[in-house]
Amino acid sequence: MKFSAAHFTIFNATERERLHGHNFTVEVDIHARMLGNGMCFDYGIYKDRIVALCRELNEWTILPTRSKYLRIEEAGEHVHAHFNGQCIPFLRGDVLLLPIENATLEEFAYWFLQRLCEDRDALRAHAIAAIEVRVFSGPGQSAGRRMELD
Ligand SMILES: Nc1nc2c(c(=O)[nH]1)N=C([C@H](O)[C@H](O)COP(=O)(O)OP(=O)(O)OP(=O)(O)O)CN2
Repeated sequence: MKFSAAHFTIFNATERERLHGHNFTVEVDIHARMLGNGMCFDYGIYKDRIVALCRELNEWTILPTRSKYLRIEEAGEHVHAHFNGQCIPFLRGDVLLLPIENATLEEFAYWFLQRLCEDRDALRAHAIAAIEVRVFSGPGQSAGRRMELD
């Protein structure tokens, strides 16, 4: 599955990338017990959820609200991102504020993982033991996060 978005990675209090974008791709590995009938749960259930989550991120400029280096100020129809003494203005209608620490592959993967693991009853019903999400910003360039479930 994929989503297109703009972002910039913040490396420390004074260094960041310029704003740029990617067609990100998302891979999800779900480890689950076989439930008879030659299959585990119907993975289409989670495929639909992942596609819906990709749509949530698609065609936005993504800003992290939990960055220790970026201060976000919402000002009417604008959002001001304050970094290292700079004020970076965006139109409110172009920005998606995500509760992540940085606009990185690791944090995007974690965002997907958190959202997929919200419904713990469903995870138990589908006998899911672990989920790993991997997000790619280009061929062979990715980061993954994994959650083992009790
Ligand atoms: N640990 C991380 N390090 C970096 C991340 C990240 O998400 N986690 N992200 C970046 C850059 O945002 C990203 O790599 C920019 O992509 P870049 O490789 O510069 O451009 P392309 O994907 O188009 O690849 P090219 O080799 O330029 O074609 C940096 N570090």
